Amino acid sequence: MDGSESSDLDEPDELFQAVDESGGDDIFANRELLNIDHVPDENRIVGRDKHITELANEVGPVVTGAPPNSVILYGKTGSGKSLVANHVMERARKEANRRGYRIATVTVDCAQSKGEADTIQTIAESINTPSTGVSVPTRGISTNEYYNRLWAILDTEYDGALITLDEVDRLGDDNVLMLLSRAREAGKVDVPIGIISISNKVNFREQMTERVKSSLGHNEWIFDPYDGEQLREILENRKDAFHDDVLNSGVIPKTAALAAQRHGDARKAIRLLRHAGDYAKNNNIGEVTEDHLELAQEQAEVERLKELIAGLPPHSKYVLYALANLTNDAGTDDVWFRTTVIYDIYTKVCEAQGTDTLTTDTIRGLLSELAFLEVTESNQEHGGMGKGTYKEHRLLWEPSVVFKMDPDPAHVDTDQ
Ligand SMILES: Nc1ncnc2c1ncn2[C@@H]1O[C@H](COP(=O)(O)OP(=O)(O)OP(=O)(O)O)[C@@H](O)[C@H]1O
Repeated sequence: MDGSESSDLDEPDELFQAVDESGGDDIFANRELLNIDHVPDENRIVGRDKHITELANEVGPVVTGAPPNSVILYGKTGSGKSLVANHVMERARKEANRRGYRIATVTVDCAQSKGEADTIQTIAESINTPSTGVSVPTRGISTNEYYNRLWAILDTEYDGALITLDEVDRLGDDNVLMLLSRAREAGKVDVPIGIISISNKVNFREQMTERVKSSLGHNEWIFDPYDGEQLREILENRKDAFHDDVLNSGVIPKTAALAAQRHGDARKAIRLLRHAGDYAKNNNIGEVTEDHLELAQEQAEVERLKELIAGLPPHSKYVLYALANLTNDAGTDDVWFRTTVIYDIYTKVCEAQGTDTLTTDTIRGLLSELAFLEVTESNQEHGGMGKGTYKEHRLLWEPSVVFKMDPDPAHVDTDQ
């Protein structure tokens, strides 16, 4: 060892002074446990035993290579639909394996998919193995050819398949559902296929055509939002995310109570707990207490929203203010407003801000951008006989968070 190395050992570098034996983090022992994508162990799925058993009963035959039933799972976001579907699929795959059958399991997020060919490409690619000898390029072949390759992969490699279509209402095309669910009947493939469709639009069924309804089957279940006790248990199971003695005993019950009161969404409850930890960490508080739970939440959300809309024109914010005022005055966050109604309030916001209004068409465009960023959600509605179609929009954020983006919030009167 030369002289310079020994002096390396002697002198601590103040640049890294804050990094202690815990990796520099005095709050979190394993923050990963509070990540949104973290999938809990199978014995930590809270309150969904009945749905797990029911789903297993419907898709169960596939573990012997027999045809499974298709199922639709409805429920608001964060109610455990994807978790239950993935959990049951994975157990079915293992059980089939144990019995000497191979089943393909795959989940497609239809919101991310760019149409029919892309959806089928995603499915085929994710279940493909080198031994099939089939290639699944990302482009350059027809939709029909993607189906042919999917059937070839299934026939050479598998005895059955379970396909979960998450956010199925975003497919925008019945063909995928029709062709997948009828493939065996139509003689395209020998392998039985079960489809688990997931939607957070509880009225989705009414929008489906008769053809799709009958191909999806009639098994449908609603996942209720979680209650305070279930959320408490879900959060308790992730307590290991924190160092011992850092989390005050009232934090989890309060987080669960707030989340149950507002939405019953497990994902949001977990996120709230994480924000509280981040708040304590960033402010060097050394412990997580109930007091800064709300503060942490709001601060984190305001920052996130600001970041999200940072790239948009300034009037996007005024449109957002209009929607926040409307939502706030409606007293519930599950309420939709037509473009024209939003435009009226937007003009009032502009007046309050001392700025000229943009045209309705421009505002329509801004609303689409906001929906793309998932700040709002848009729906095409049918006005009924002779009334044509129109768009409705909903705010996906708390109005209070929207207002806090500026020190001087734009409250306007929404009476028209
Ligand atoms: N019962 C539960 N037990 C433990 N953790 C849960 C439970 N339900 C949900 N979670 C957690 O919340 C996350 C979100 O749940 P999930 O993705 O299943 O919701 P979802 O109903 O499919 O909603 P979305 O439509 O938004 O995808 C899960 O990844 C998991 O971390």
